[in-house]
Amino acid sequence: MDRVGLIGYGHMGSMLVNGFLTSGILSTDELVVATKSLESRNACAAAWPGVGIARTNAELARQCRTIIIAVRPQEMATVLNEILPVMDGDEHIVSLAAGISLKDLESVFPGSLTRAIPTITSTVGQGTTLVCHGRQVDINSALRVEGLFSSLGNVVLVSEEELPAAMLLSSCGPGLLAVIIDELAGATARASGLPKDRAIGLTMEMVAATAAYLRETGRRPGEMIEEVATGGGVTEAGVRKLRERLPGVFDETIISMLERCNTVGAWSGRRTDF
Ligand SMILES: NC(=O)C1=CN([C@@H]2O[C@H](COP(=O)(O)OP(=O)(O)OC[C@H]3O[C@@H](n4cnc5c(N)ncnc54)[C@H](OP(=O)(O)O)[C@@H]3O)[C@@H](O)[C@H]2O)C=CC1
Ligand SMILES: O=C(O)[C@@H]1CCC=N1
Repeated sequence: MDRVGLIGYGHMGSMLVNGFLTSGILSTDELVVATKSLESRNACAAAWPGVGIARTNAELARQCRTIIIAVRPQEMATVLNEILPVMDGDEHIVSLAAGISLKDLESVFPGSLTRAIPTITSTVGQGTTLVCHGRQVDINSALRVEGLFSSLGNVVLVSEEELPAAMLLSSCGPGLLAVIIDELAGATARASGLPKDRAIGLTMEMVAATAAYLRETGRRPGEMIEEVATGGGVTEAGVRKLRERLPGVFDETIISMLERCNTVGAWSGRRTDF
């Protein structure tokens, strides 16, 4: 049986298990999970009776043809060290790791490799998984992986050059937007006495409604701002302040994230491990 193996049962790993099984794209006997701690293995086994739980990454690799690696970039070398010796070479490895290039991965595994960058919002069936296939991936394997991630939400194919910028928006973006929601609600609460929880509730509804409005009407953000900011009114005062300050803040934010993207997967020093 062509079982799917998932290494790592953290935020992404547990979301993928949940998505693959609740969507029905996989049944429990088609999925094997390996993760470092006994605690996480037990949590997976308790949540999903029937899913294969491998005691080691090598044990998983012996059973699966598609192997999704959902560990932090810093752990990738360790995991590959464990699974490569027991693999045939015709497996398809799917790496979720931010900042580890196909070239780096191909230097240790010359077979089928795909990078997939999901998003935590797929927990609620919304958001985009970015997918970038390596040169060795045949059409059936590509469709198989795209089908798996489609069960969680949108799949968008990207080139590896586009991947960091696309990831900043689609996968890191929810974290950034959560900061903005928190800060906007916090400032409103501080200035007005409105309880923070109520401010967060109102802000969340507003953000979801704003995205829906832009999506459904096809308006550009600039057009929407004009509609909301009545000339000489209240919004205009706030928009003016943000337009002064935000470009600098966002430029710094994006530059620091792109820089981190270049270093987070820096495992070349450990390449001799393979
Ligand atoms: N979080 C996000 O929104 C996104 C993350 N990613 C990428 O996904 C990957 C996982 O991120 P995330 O889920 O947030 O990270 P977490 O820290 O939540 O999860 C990492 C998991 O890896 C497991 N693990 C660590 N070392 C090993 C090992 N040697 N063998 C097996 N399992 C191991 C941990 O095990 P245990 O629990 O057993 O200790 C843990 O379950 C990262 O590479 C990240 O770049 C990509 C897109 C979005
Ligand atoms: O912050 C991170 O490194 C990961 C990658 C994309 C979202 N979270």
